[in-house]
Amino acid sequence: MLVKDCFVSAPGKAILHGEHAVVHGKVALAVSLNLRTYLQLKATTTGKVCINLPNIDTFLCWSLFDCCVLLLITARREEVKLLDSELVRRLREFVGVTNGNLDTGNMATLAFLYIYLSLFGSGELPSLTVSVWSELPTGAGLGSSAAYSVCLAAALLCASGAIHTPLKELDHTARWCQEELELINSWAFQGEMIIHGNPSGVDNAVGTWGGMLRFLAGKIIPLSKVPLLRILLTNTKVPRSTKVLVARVKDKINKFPSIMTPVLDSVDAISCTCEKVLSEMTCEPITGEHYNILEELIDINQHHLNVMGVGHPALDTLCQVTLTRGLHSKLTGAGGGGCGITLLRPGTVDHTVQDLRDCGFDCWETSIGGPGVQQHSPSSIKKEVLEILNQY
Ligand SMILES: Nc1ncnc2c1ncn2[C@@H]1O[C@H](COP(=O)(O)OP(=O)(O)O)[C@@H](O)[C@H]1O
Ligand SMILES: C[C@@](O)(CCOP(=O)(O)O)CC(=O)O
Ligand SMILES: [Mg+2]
Repeated sequence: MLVKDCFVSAPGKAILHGEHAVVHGKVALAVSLNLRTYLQLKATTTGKVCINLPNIDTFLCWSLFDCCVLLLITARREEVKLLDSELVRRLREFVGVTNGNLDTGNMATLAFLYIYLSLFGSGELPSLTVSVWSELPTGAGLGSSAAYSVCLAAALLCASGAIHTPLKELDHTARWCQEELELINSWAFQGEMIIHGNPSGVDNAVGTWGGMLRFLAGKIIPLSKVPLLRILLTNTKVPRSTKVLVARVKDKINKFPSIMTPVLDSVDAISCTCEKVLSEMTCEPITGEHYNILEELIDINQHHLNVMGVGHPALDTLCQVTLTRGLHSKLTGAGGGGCGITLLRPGTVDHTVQDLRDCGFDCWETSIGGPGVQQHSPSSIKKEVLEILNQY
């Protein structure tokens, strides 16, 4: 079976408010970033399926014959709400994961093989190579796992013929229709389930649709009218795993339900208040008071996240350093290290970036609200990204 080559990309995200609480049915507000993950799928005639994941130093190949053994127990799956636990068990064995502690490479490999085998399960397995390169830091709270899963889902669904390849001759980029985006999103969610254990689905939704979203219990509402916010992203470079942190918060909620439930409710109220303020900022003149409220919400939420047990001394440093310049910060994503966001007021001359770099952090101002998953013509991909992907 010969499949069509394709290039796809998906954006990372920043959660403004609602990380962790969103896993427990509360509102989250999230935006796409201008940092993307790119995937190239190439048809081959080697009789092998290969992945090249240079960001995490993982380069693997399997013969289609070996993969077919796994297929004996795998039926093609149309139902994508739940993971096929038997397939996951077999894949763990196949990949050689002996304990529950999945490392970076294993998680990415399992997510790939799971989607590949599920989508091609009932027919002939195609010989192909998938190479992925991301501008996002991996495992730092900016949704790299979701961008990776969205790219896998889009490219493999195209290759399987389950969705069409939207790019026409002379197009640079193209997107899918709503129904196809929903299918991409649901398969990306499967990838996230493998990587996160218990994802809310907000990250893969932003990776799929882009823009700013309100997310509540699987319901995705795009926020079309949002003010132009300036956001500083800081990576403390402290490594952490979303899976471990999500499990930690769950344990805490189970241990102290009456203490933690009000905290989650308060985060929900913060997201709703933030949404209201953002909407007001689009229909009335923006005042200092709008920014005062947004900043207070950031501070309160950061305290809540510390209460949930997902803070880190490096994140405390970020908050203190920015506050000395009058700016307010909170962690974003799963916390425990990784990245934080700082709200910049318009026209702020920023010495904060140097202060943060002096702490050893990476720091950059980002533009938010970029497009969701896209198919690309090779000429529309940045030269430096193309050079990396073309090595494989
Ligand atoms: N570019 C990539 N290439 C391969 N795997 C990736 C890539 N980006 C993310 N991943 C997978 O996602 C995992 C990180 O996910 P996670 O802990 O949720 O952090 P993040 O906040 O970046 O989403 C990595 O360990 C890896 O398995
Ligand atoms: C903590 C959480 O709310 C966001 C995790 O984001 P990230 O993987 O740290 O980028 C988990 C989730 O929503 O699935
Ligand atoms: Mg993630």
